[in-house]
Amino acid sequence: MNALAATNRNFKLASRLLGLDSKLEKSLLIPFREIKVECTIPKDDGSLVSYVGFRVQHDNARGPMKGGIRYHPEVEPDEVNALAQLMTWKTAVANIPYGGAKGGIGCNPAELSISELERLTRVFTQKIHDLIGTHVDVPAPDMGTGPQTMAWILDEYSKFHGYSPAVVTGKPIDLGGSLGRDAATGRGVLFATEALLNEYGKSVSGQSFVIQGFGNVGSWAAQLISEKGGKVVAVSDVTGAIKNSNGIDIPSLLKHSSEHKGVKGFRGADPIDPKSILVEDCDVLIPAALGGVINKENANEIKAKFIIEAANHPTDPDADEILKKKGVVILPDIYANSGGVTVSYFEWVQNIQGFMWDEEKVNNELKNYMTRGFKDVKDMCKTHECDLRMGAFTLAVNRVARATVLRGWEA
Ligand SMILES: NC(=O)C1=CN([C@@H]2O[C@H](COP(=O)(O)OP(=O)(O)OC[C@H]3O[C@@H](n4cnc5c(N)ncnc54)[C@H](OP(=O)(O)O)[C@@H]3O)[C@@H](O)[C@H]2O)C=CC1
Ligand SMILES: O=C(O)CCC(=O)C(=O)O
Repeated sequence: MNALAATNRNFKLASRLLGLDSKLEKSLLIPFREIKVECTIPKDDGSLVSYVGFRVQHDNARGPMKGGIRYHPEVEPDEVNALAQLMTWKTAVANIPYGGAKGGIGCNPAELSISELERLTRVFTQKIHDLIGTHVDVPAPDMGTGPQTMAWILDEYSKFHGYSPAVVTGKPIDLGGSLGRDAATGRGVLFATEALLNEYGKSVSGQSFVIQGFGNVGSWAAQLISEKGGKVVAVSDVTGAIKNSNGIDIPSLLKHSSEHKGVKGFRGADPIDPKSILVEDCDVLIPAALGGVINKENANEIKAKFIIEAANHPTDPDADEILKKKGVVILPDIYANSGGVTVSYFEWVQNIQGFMWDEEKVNNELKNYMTRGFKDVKDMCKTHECDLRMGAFTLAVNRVARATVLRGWEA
């Protein structure tokens, strides 16, 4: 099932549990605006190359639309649509005053030079600048983008609209970025994992972890989990997969990965087949890379007792059913990885106030939001006698539906 069909399915299941009116259901499903732009840039060798860029703005009932921009070869309209919709539900689960959006460019950033990436980002911004804004739609980093990308968007946008730091989050600190945003998604994953394990009388310390993806989210999650005594036994990225059943030394792996641009070749672990990473022995599996990786092909082989969805939509609905029958507990993406957008919200608030918080305040507030979010999801699970994914979806859809009705329907 593709990402959009899977996301629509989860939304509809939640809508039925809530007994939503069919007109309201339809209006919540249809995106507010879908933007597709051609971005043509000169390459460093003088030749011209063209990439397709997307921004899908799904819903703004609860506030400005919010979500990352992804640079990846597999970016395509249905997936961007699904990711935008997931952002609407994620900001509602986190209870921050935003709607949802997502963007992306179908390109391989690893094959572009820094100056080509800068030109591409500036052309993309030129094409969408009149459709984003501090109180309209606020982009942020996702796969293949980071603080530097946000700095270029901020600079290009500001040429049209005057200096506007709050038009993007996940910026470099020197341009108004928030302390703690870089680590926020991984830190949120840690808080979410602690909240879930606590329900089962367990703690991070003493559990074994497998992590797919060692970029922003995966590497911070690995670092923070290992600092708390969790044993990270296997990790993968595009370069390969590695395993050490006694626990990988994460600070050494971080050093290796930054020096060699990947985990491959790390001496403190053995290489394994990257295809087996998700089915390695562990207590907790953390997918932190692409969507749809847990599916009916591998769900039966998964050994983990808990899955923490750090990536967006890593589990497709067929796998959800199989894993439920096996008794595997899944903490869904729209709660588990909401730490990133929550600290993006703190960054936006700091920019609007013109006042910078210290990192301790950011991390403490993030913990408050993640703890409250978990309780809110659990309460919905009790009310609707459902699993954590449906608990999170019913929580989110109910909040967005209430805002939509309160704002009124008249055209
Ligand atoms: N950044 C954020 O704040 C948030 C991100 N997310 C989600 O988390 C996930 C990861 O995002 P982020 O960490 O920001 O992205 P990054 O680009 O920083 O890292 C992505 C990681 O995934 C790896 N990867 C890509 N394809 C594969 C593959 N086929 N097998 C194994 N590893 C692979 C990359 O390897 P390599 O480095 O070798 O290319 C890299 O380690 C995405 O689903 C994203 O949507 C969710 C919430 C917030
Ligand atoms: O920080 C943000 O605004 C959005 C991050 C994001 O894209 C996500 O949570 O998937």
